[in-house]
Amino acid sequence: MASFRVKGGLKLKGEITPQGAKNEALQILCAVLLTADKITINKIPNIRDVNKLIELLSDMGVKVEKIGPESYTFQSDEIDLKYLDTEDFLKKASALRGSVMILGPLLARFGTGKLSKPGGDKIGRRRMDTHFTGFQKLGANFHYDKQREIYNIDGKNLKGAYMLLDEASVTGTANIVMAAVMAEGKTTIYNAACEPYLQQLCDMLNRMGAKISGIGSNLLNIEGVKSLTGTEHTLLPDMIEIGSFIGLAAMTQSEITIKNAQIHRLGIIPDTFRRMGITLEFRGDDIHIPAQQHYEIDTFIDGSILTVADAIWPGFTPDLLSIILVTATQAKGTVLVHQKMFESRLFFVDKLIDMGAQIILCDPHRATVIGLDRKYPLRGIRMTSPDIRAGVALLIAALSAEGISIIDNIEQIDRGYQYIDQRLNALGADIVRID
Ligand SMILES: CC(=O)N[C@H]1[C@@H](OP(=O)(O)OP(=O)(O)OC[C@H]2O[C@@H](n3ccc(=O)[nH]c3=O)[C@H](O)[C@@H]2O)O[C@H](CO)[C@@H](O)[C@@H]1O
Ligand SMILES: C=C(OP(=O)(O)O)C(=O)O
Repeated sequence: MASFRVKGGLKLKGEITPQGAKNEALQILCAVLLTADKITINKIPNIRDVNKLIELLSDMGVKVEKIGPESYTFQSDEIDLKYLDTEDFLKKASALRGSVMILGPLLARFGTGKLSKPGGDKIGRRRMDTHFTGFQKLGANFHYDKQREIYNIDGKNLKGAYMLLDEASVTGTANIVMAAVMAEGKTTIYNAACEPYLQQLCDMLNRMGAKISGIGSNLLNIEGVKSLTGTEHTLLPDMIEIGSFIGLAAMTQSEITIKNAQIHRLGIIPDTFRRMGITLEFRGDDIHIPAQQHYEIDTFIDGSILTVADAIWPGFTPDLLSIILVTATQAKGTVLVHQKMFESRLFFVDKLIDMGAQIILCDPHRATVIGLDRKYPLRGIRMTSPDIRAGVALLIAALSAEGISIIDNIEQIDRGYQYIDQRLNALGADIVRID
């Protein structure tokens, strides 16, 4: 288990370019299974989850070639379906959440798919009913082997159908869309997730010959086509990384410019940080955050305490609530952070409390943060990163704290933030990786 040793209290300065988006990469990589033609993908981040998925695809027979520092080609013309029956496949597939999205493409192209329980963050129950109900609506048979925790799905002649999803699941929508693009006839998906990554996936599929309309809304219509062809695709900048850098700049009084942020794709994220009192300047497509001694949390119009809650897109992403929470610890004012989607994502606040933050964990979903307005700096401590976003929130806390912090289990951070120590050290941070 690797750790970061972080010397806190340093102000950072400079420019940083966000990596390609992790959660988009996981969708797009699975889509390469939909055609025998070559697909080129640019801006692939060098992070654990993405590398694990690329390895899994390669083990399944996908020809993978690295053609540039962040560009790869993939060709799925000789998929070894027998590999799906091996223990090695089941073990590797369950190492990350994103692997679940190989099921839709496998079903669409080969009429069969299986998976052991996917991994990812342990942040509460993470059901997959929406995925399988959607496949069943298209005519597939679903069997769950409870003892071995294996999901099996079969169906050779998928037929388009109308479906109203029981929840707007992000990976669920991606999976069902990928299963439906080659089903016979018309599929309508209502209550679809519609975040930018899904828009990107649908645009890519259309470039491959699919006929998807309603992209960007929660009502998708898909006319099935017989086959798909190759294409080239470039990933968006990672909006969760962008949000993390905004929080980091505010907490550490740093002047940071986030380059090429594709601001028009960030939805409500910039305004949510502004409500935390953080000044953001848009300079072309860059986001400039000046060094700020103080930032004051807004209230609602009637003067009541601000709530920042997660919601499905275009609401505020749950993946940035941990960053909002840590950023609030040094703001002036109070905020209620309400994590509606996940049950166990706020427990990391006990570490912030140990560092000196004033937080009341009201229940597993809600925490009230009383900002210290820098009257008392956080203190460096030893802590463990419980999940990817809490991990980065702890890293931000450590960078702002007085003294030295050790963050254990940084494999969680490495799941989604490429070379984070080197990139932040280039701005003046002092982070040492201890293996
Ligand atoms: C690999 C990947 O892309 N992971 C992301 C994906 O996970 P993932 O696709 O697994 O998450 P889902 O969108 O399925 O659901 C997330 C959670 O929200 C709940 N839920 C969801 C929709 C809804 O209408 N009501 C509701 O309560 C679900 O029950 C679940 O607990 O989307 C999540 C929600 O943005 C992000 O946190 C994850 O980082
Ligand atoms: C929860 C996350 O990832 P995963 O779905 O892969 O666990 C995340 O990216 O914040």
